[in-house]
Amino acid sequence: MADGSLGGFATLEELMEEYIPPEKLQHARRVLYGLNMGESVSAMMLDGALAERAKAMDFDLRSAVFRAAPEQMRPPRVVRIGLIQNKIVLPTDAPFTDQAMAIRERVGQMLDTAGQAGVKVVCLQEAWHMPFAFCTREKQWCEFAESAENGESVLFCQAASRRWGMVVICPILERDAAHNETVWNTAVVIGHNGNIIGKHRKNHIPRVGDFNESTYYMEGNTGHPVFETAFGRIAVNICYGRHHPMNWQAFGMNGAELVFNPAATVGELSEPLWPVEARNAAIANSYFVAAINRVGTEVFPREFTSGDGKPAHKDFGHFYGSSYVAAPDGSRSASLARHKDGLLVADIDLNLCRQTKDKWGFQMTARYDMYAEFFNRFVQPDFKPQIIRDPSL
Ligand SMILES: NC(=O)NCCC(=O)O
Repeated sequence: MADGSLGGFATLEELMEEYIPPEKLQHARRVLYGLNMGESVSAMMLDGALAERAKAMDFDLRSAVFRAAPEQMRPPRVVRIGLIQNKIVLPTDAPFTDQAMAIRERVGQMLDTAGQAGVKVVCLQEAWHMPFAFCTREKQWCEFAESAENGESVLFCQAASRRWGMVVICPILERDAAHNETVWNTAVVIGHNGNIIGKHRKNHIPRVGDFNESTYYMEGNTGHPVFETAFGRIAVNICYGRHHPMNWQAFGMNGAELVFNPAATVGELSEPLWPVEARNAAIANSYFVAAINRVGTEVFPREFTSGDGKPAHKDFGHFYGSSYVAAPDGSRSASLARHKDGLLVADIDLNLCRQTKDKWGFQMTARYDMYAEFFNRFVQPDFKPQIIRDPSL
């Protein structure tokens, strides 16, 4: 639909609730969304004032609770996390500083709501502070790039972090002054005291559809860092990195318990992949994944083509939001809306990571040495694929 909803529904779950009778819905939910500790993932009781605030400010507010089994030797490690998805606010031909200020003001409303809800770790969407202009291949959008140490967006998130004692993950278009003004796609991890713990630069840069990001920046050079915060070990796998299982795996091998996937992707390209990839990563790596997608349709001043023989156009398609949390046991939360700004608040018990490792043994049975040897051979120029041909052919 023109408003970006799913035929008038904000989420797939709401569409299913409308048309599947409750006694049948529980079966559909179990198969499609999994069970956590034997039950469907449910919403939490949030203070009514927060719901009022979300309504007044016109953003979607949803919640989820993931539990783990009680243990005798470790206390529960419940962390409240927040996922924020946002539209741009002003048209893309407005002065750049006005566009950036308006987005900060809007995201600030949701960051403060997250703080009021007791969120301890919050993450914003990929390049949240600007329009996702990489479809255009025009270079003026590089003006939005900022320092990862003291750019406006980082300073803004540091202030929110200090206000609420919250870890904030701030994904930006980075301008690296120390290295010839190079541009990167970067997530800055801000500790709960407002200190910068470190940064991660996007490892895999898309060359698909209108995502002409390789025109703007190169593959990141920061590896797979895991940030040890006051609230658990966190990593960031930026957008297109979610299509690369080894990218997810390396964060897990470095000890991540919670991986954020700040993204910007559109319905026509990837919507059927979205519910699968983050969830599969959570299962395969026995950690939580919080997948956050941009929302809205962004129209640019000049037409561009997509190199597919179709007519030139001014928009990218619809960024479908639908942010959600996936747990190591294969269960997942409901989504945020497909067409509205939103804040998803989730309680996750990090003890579930080790409990799932003990149950399934995916890491223990991984055969890293066998694959290390295979990849070593594969990267050699004289590699020969191991194909055994039917001798009768
Ligand atoms: N931002 C970004 O990497 N988008 C690529 C498209 C996709 O991965 O769905």
